[in-house]
Amino acid sequence: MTSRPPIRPELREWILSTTRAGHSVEAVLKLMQETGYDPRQSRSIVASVLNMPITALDAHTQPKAQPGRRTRHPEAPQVSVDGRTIDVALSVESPTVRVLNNLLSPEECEALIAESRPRLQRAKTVDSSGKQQIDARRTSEGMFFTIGESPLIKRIEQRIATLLSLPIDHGEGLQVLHYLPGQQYEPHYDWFDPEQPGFAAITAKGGQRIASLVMYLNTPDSGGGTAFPEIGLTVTALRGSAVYFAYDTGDTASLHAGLPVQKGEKWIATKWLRERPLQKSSRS
Ligand SMILES: O=C(O)CCC(=O)C(=O)O
Ligand SMILES: [Fe+2]
Repeated sequence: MTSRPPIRPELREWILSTTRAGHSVEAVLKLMQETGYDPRQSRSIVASVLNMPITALDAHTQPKAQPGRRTRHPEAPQVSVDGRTIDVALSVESPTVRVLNNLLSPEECEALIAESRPRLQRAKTVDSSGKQQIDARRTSEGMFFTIGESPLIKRIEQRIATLLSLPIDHGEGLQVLHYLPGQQYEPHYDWFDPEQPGFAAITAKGGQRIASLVMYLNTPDSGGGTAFPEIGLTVTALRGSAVYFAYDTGDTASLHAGLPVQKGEKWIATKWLRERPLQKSSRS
């Protein structure tokens, strides 16, 4: 054990009387720091006087994590957002899945393809240490927009935020993926696995993913739907439509896959949503 320097009796008495008078541990620490104690020393003194472990003291003084938020699931038959009427064409409750028709206009789909096409690269996945990696399970090409990157992106992000009742800063940058015949995204979960060593790093900002919105920017000639094998559901890729699904961490029913394109090509834009803000708010 490390020997601690003795605590002056007057300081001990002051800490006890101040906390007994109803002042918080945080306030006591702040006052001590103002009178010249260094933060580590004052924490160890207060913990010793109040006979509490330092870890318990942390619970009083560390900023509380904001409680995680959840998306609002669009409900049938229709939702009006941004001057559009979006049809909720199919609803599943477990896992939570919604098929949304008319989320994007044909012009918006075309414009998203045009803005992303010159920037496509072989799509990557996040490996267990949190690094991006080329992955044989995902053979498409892709790119990310940054939040609010263009007027078009801003408009779509705002529409999604209103539709799901979740602020824009909870969204990851929009990802566009392009699949050619034979290309697919094998079955996977979108939530981050807490057992993986990279989990803390990936979720340090924004926390866990809570929902996904896969928007179809074109209609493949054949194949390319989004399958949910646990419930035997395949959503048809139709230009302007989307599949929304929400999940808790570990929800294995949310398993899904981008089926191989058989003929033609497939373009999607995916928005992944997090329980906490990922970006600094524009006000700060
Ligand atoms: O291509 C699809 O239909 C699914 C895409 C997907 O699962 C994803 O981007 O996370
Ligand atoms: Fe996915």
